[in-house]
Amino acid sequence: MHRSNILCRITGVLKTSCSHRHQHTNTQATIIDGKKIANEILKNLKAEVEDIVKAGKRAPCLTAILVGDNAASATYVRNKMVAAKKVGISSDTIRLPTETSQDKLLEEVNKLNNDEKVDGIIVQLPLPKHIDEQKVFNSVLRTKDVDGFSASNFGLFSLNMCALAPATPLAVHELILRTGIETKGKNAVVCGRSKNVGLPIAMLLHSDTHGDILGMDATTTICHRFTPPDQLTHYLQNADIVVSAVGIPNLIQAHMVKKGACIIDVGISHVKDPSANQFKLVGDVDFENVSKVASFITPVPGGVGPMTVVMLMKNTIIASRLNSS
Ligand SMILES: Nc1nc(=O)c2c([nH]1)NC[C@@H]1CN(c3ccc(C(=O)N[C@@H](CCC(=O)O)C(=O)O)cc3)C=[N+]21
Repeated sequence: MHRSNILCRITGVLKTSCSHRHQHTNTQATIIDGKKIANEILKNLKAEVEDIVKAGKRAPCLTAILVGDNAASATYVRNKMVAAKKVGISSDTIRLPTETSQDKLLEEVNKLNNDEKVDGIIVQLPLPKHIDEQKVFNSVLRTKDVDGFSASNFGLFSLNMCALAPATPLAVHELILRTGIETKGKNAVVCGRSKNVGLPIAMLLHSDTHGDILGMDATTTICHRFTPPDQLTHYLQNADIVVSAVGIPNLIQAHMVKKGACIIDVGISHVKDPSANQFKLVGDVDFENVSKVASFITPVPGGVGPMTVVMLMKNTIIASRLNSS
């Protein structure tokens, strides 16, 4: 039996057999159901929170700061609060106007840092232009930084010493792991080099595993806006694993993808849906055509997004332990 089949059975995530990835005929990729996996993990996290409460401690608490009135940000924060409620994490959203000064925002963060009832703090991105995002992230107490965006957490993460790693990279890692995709010695390409998503994903993919430290042992290439199109195609055609976190719809097309590759789509763009007069969410991947070449693919929506939310809940529970010990 192929190793992937064994892993599929162990993880119990995939209902269908994975063996078709080894055939050389045109078949439809297995869709990685992020929403379903997310809901499974949410159940486990709910049990963890129940144990914390049974032990006589208060439930973990997550507080989000939302600056301005970006509609997408409001949706994402709402999704996070809904997930928190599902697992029994108490939550709060602080809404501040667009014109909030950086000092005022730093002051709000500091209040939460000093609030014993708050375990996790997220300052939702994007922030208004007059605010230095990294400066705000660095002001979040390391043990409450459930986004893992502070310089201290990023440094620890880069050294494989992190307690609180960023949620989206953790989501990508978890999806790959639970789907049973082999990464050791494989070629991975990350498109996008943002400090919050692309770079930390590449960090997980390339690094070594020891003990319970994350790491995927893949030969990892980072492509970005200065990668010439022919080079992007060249690297992608050799990639067993592709993670795209750019925000350009249809960036990844079928002819660029190696047969049997695993495609993780982290892109989120809101495009006008011509059939209905509204916006819809799309990723970076030409899903319909790429899924005829790939062996595994994540959809948008319903892929990495819901998993990111779940990993944030996991981080909040970890933070509550860090803060109470
Ligand atoms: N400090 C901070 N931390 C973040 O983690 C953070 C951030 N800022 N700014 C924006 C990005 C984006 N992000 C998403 C979270 C959930 C979905 C999500 O739930 N997506 C659903 C659907 C979303 C919808 O209903 O439109 C899905 O893909 O199925 C997407 C994107 C977190 N981010």
